[in-house]
Amino acid sequence: MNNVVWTIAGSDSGGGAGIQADIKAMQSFGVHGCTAITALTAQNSLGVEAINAVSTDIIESQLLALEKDMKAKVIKIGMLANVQQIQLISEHISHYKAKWPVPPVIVYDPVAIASSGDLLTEEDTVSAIKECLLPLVDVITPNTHETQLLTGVYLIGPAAIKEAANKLLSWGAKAVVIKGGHWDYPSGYCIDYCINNFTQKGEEYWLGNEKIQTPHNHGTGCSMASVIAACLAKDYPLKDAFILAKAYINQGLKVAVRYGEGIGPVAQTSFPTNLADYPQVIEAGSWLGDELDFDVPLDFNMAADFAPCESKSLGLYAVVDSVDWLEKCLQQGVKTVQLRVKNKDDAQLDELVAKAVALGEQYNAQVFINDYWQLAIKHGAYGVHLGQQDLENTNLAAIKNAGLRLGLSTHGFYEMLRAHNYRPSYLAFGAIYPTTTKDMTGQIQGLEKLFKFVPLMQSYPTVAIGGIDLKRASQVAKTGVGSVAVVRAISEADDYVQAISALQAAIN
Ligand SMILES: Cc1ncc(COP(=O)(O)OP(=O)(O)O)c(N)n1
Ligand SMILES: Cc1ncsc1CCOP(=O)(O)O
Ligand SMILES: [Mg+2]
Repeated sequence: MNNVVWTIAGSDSGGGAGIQADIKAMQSFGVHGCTAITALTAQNSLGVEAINAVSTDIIESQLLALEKDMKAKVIKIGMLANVQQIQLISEHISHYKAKWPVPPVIVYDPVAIASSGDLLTEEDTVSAIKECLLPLVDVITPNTHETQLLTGVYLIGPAAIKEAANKLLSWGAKAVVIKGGHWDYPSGYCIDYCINNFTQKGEEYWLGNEKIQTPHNHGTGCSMASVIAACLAKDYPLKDAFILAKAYINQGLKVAVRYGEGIGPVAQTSFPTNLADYPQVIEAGSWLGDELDFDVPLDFNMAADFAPCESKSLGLYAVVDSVDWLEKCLQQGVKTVQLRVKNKDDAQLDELVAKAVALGEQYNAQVFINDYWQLAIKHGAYGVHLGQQDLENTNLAAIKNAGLRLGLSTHGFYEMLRAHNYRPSYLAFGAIYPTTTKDMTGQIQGLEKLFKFVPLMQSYPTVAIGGIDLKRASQVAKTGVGSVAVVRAISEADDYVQAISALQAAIN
């Protein structure tokens, strides 16, 4: 895997922002940072004393040396001091995009104003940025000042944030992350926005958390963009990179200290492992969603805090597509089973769900019904399992009021935090490995991420699903996950009775 990330940015002699912050933040996320320095700023914690732009020849020599031997998977661009630098960098990026076997992803943090309020770039750079650089940029990460400077849109509320982001998209950026650290809307909160046309056309995300009260926030913008760059280099989807960058900054702000007389830098820490540092995914129906005037879908009925499961450890979880298989698993002592049937008509479904619920009661087991939440309520099932897309058109309040448990699918950090808004009865993480049971293209998580998900969500019963067989089951269980869900490991086993008992043993 190519874990090389370049940062093309200015040096901050105070060590808190610029190249210095970039390298430290990248290190925290396990990628190798290389540098091409565009300016030598003379700064300390009180402000910027001098900006010494590096000549384009010297910048070019750094880029040529790196290109020969250490091509980047992601290039993060920060402070560019003048129009000549913007032109030079744009020419080089065009060349990389056209000629490299794997074109680099470009993250541009349009550093224009230091947190001290000092302007870091010559004023005529805006049109060069728009014309030369933005069409080459995959993700641009301005703060609210920089957004206003680039777009001329005054950011008075969420509609203005979207308008400004759309302008940046129309000038060629493929995705826009607007960092809300300097915004105070709603008051006391820090709200960040992302619109993604880079990998998922038109997806929008809003993240929010209470503002962390510290003056020591120097370098937050550079660090946030660097974490996004590092996470993209590690193949995280943009929405997960966005979440992790926010969590990293929150974690760093909480322990930031001063080293001089003035503003200290955000602390450079490590991969965020404390749920309290993660932002909220803001959605319709939540308090922050209302504050931001989100439209609530017609059929949506928000609810949270679903009935708990009896135990935090659901053990072997058999996901089956017939009542026949459901009964076979129950007979072998499996205590958590899901009826997951697709493409059946309503009359058949009603009967299947009724039988599944009755069998669950007979064997004193937890039977979850996938998708058909109305039928699950009608027949008094133990619980319902839903995917993220189901959330918008489900009457969650009806499930909760009927006392049914709710299990939710999640694929990555963003979806995990979104699911957390509903305080479901359990959380499923998938797909851990490639599977042929369902198309999970682009959603394979792997064990390394599962090791991060489980402790973050330790207050829930957790379930791992996707491509788990007998050989993998014990490694999966070592992550601390409370349950292992399988389809083919049972349904395609030569001897399902033996397979169930071997899986039970491997998990325990
Ligand atoms: C335990 C468990 N985890 C995840 C899933 C996937 O559910 P969903 O996202 O609703 O997708 P479909 O199963 O409906 O294709 C699951 N079924 N069970
Ligand atoms: C339904 C589902 N959701 C995520 S992966 C998956 C399929 C798991 O099937 P298998 O255990 O056969 O890989
Ligand atoms: Mg489903």
